[in-house]
Amino acid sequence: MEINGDGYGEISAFDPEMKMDVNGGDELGLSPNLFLDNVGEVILTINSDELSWKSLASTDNNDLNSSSCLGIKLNTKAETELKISDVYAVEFKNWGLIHQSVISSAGAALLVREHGVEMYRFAVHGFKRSSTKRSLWVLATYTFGNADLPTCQKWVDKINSFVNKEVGRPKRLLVFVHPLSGKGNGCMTWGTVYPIFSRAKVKTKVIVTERAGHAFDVMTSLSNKELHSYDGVVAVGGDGFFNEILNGLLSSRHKAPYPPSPAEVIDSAKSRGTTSRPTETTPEISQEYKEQDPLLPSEAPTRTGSGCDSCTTGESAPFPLPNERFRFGIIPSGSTDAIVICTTGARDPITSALQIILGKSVRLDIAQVVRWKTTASSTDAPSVRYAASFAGYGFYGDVIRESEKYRWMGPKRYDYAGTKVFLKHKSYEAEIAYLDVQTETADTTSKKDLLDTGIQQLWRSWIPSKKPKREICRMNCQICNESPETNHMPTRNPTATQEMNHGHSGWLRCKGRFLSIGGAVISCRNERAPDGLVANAHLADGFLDLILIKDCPHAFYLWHLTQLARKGGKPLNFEFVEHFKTPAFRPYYCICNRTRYLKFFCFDFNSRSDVLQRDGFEVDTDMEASFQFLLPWSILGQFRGSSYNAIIAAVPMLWSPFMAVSLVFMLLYVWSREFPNAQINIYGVVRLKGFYLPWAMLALDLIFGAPLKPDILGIIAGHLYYFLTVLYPLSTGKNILKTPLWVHKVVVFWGKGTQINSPVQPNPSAGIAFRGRGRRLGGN
Ligand SMILES: Nc1ncnc2c1ncn2[C@@H]1O[C@H](COP(=O)(O)OP(=O)(O)OP(=O)(O)O)[C@@H](O)[C@H]1O
Repeated sequence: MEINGDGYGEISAFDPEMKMDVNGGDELGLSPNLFLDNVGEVILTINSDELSWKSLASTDNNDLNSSSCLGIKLNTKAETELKISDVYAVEFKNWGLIHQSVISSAGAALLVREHGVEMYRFAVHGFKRSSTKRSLWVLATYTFGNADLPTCQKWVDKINSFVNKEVGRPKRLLVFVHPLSGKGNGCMTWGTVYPIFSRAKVKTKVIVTERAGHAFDVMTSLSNKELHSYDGVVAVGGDGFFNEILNGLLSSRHKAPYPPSPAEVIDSAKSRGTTSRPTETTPEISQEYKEQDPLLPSEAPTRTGSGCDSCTTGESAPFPLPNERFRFGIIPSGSTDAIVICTTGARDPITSALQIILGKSVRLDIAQVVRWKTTASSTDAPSVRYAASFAGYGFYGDVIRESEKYRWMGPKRYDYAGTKVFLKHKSYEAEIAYLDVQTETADTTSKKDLLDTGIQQLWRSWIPSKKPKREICRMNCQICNESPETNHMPTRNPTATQEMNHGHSGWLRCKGRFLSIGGAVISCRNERAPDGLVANAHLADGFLDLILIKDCPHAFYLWHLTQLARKGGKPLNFEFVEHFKTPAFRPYYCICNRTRYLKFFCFDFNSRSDVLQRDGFEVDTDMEASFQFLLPWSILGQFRGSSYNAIIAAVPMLWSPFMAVSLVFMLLYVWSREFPNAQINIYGVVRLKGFYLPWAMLALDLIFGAPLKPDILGIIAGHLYYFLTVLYPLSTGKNILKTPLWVHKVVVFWGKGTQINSPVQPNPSAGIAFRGRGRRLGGN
């Protein structure tokens, strides 16, 4: 039953803006004496901020909350107030039972008796923060009753009049449900949260997708009129799905000039005499582009693409959001749900639904990814994508692409695909340009750190106080909170602005051979990577975190990934990992007044251009989707980013139950016995023979305070394996771990493996640690 205030002129005359308490017997005719379910008789009070009540029983007994019986404290502490901003619905419930808890002291036993009295009732729906996890919101309903029907109706009207004054709450939403998302629970997730939307009287138009790209197509084909009729779009699914929807909107409506194509940048650099080609495989930073800003609109040639008319004018038109309140929301139902974790802090559909309904929002940066394709007429054509969480090439992109082949496996596909890609260990030649920012506070693993010697790194690890502080992005992070929701100006938050005021030093280039190139817009925290891909990446600080992972041996890369999976791990503190905080175009690429627009620009792939042209530099679709963990309700999130979680999940060895560290140590040990005289260089500081490598690693873990048990287990396992496969057969002539003949036959049949006399030569730039013994299968 819906009650409106039409019949109660005296109530609508009340000015809800006045912080005046409404209580008993006043001129408004609202009796404050009500019964609260499971509590008893209360005096109810309301003002524009909160609804509060006081138990008459507690008045009688001085303090019900601290009552005791026979010396035993009774835990009767209960809520006594509810903020109006936390109320999402008020319902009249008609005649029914109100339970009254009465604590009886009769006799020696503690008795809690329940009395039920029938009366007219109304329910106030809000939420409580979970006592175990503050970011988790739990539904809370308070049912009040009174024998007088008009009293209940007037209270419902009164509370509603305050609730309706709350700003920013959506009235009509377009909801996309991905039925196969995650473990195939999309529809069930929506079924769980739908009653909350319904109770809050939020109208929803629900579209259950039938195929990949369905939501994208719907978004691009929506007429402006229809889009204007919604207050926002909600994705019930994973990060990839969210990104698909975001891209559907932005690709059809966002207008901004494209950056110059790779060819134009190179031509421009040549004309300035600044072009150089990478001549070595070791990445290096050069300042050759320092004096120019290749992405400035003034230098961008006019062109069309992605249905963007204004791109031809080079104008940076504001992004036309359908209306001021328009938001993007996400209700988690995917495999990793990184965006939700980064924004709400809880991977919980109910928390997300409540935040959407209550109009909570956070702001996010969005990265634009422009992929240049060479057309048949040899001209560069742009393909534009947007990402709110992560965009990557190399390992990350490969995992996502590979995992799509095994979607039928559900979330486990990431494990399988990740392991496959990890073992392939593909690396790419690349040259990357990024806009340098001179800042002292940008990051602990900035370029400055990377140039540090290993001794300095080790020294700093012993003196934590001297270490630059990492501002880890967590729930209610101070830096993220510095972007006030009410601030509609396209300025950076104060911290970011301060950093930007240090000024850019210009465009820098980094070239070499990389296992992975990624840009993170947010930290991409998730359940398997508690600190995220970049712990100090913040939601709307105006920076993109560029992460370059140079080619390195398997074991080191695995070590890096293991650090990602560990809370407090230091995945960026490796010599082969480079991390830069870079803004891109600040004023030129504002999507709207609420977000900033970033460019992640990669160009000039050199000698492997054949490969790169075929593969392209792009954000994998699913990848784009997975990174956004936005608060269910806010922002323009990223657009197709691969969930970092997915990456972590993709390598099962990273899961602690899999004992990843032990596996690394086992491999290291076996290798050290096979190549005892190989020269090893640790952090450019210590040179030692291969035989000592596992022990040196053990010592490092001791220094860094990492647990030693997994390392020692790995060494024991490695020794056992080495003993059984090498030492024992050598002394006795018996090989009890011999590979069965049928395995040899199968391998020969498949034609896998590199033969000793193969014309294919190993990659000279690849690490030598795990080349193996190179035995010819099936040979002598
Ligand atoms: N009905 C559908 N059938 C098949 N694929 C779909 C359908 N609807 C959407 N998709 C595609 O599935 C992709 C992945 O969806 P989603 O992100 O929800 O799941 P996930 O990959 O399990 O989760 P996560 O991205 O968090 O890892 C989306 O990018 C979308 O293009």
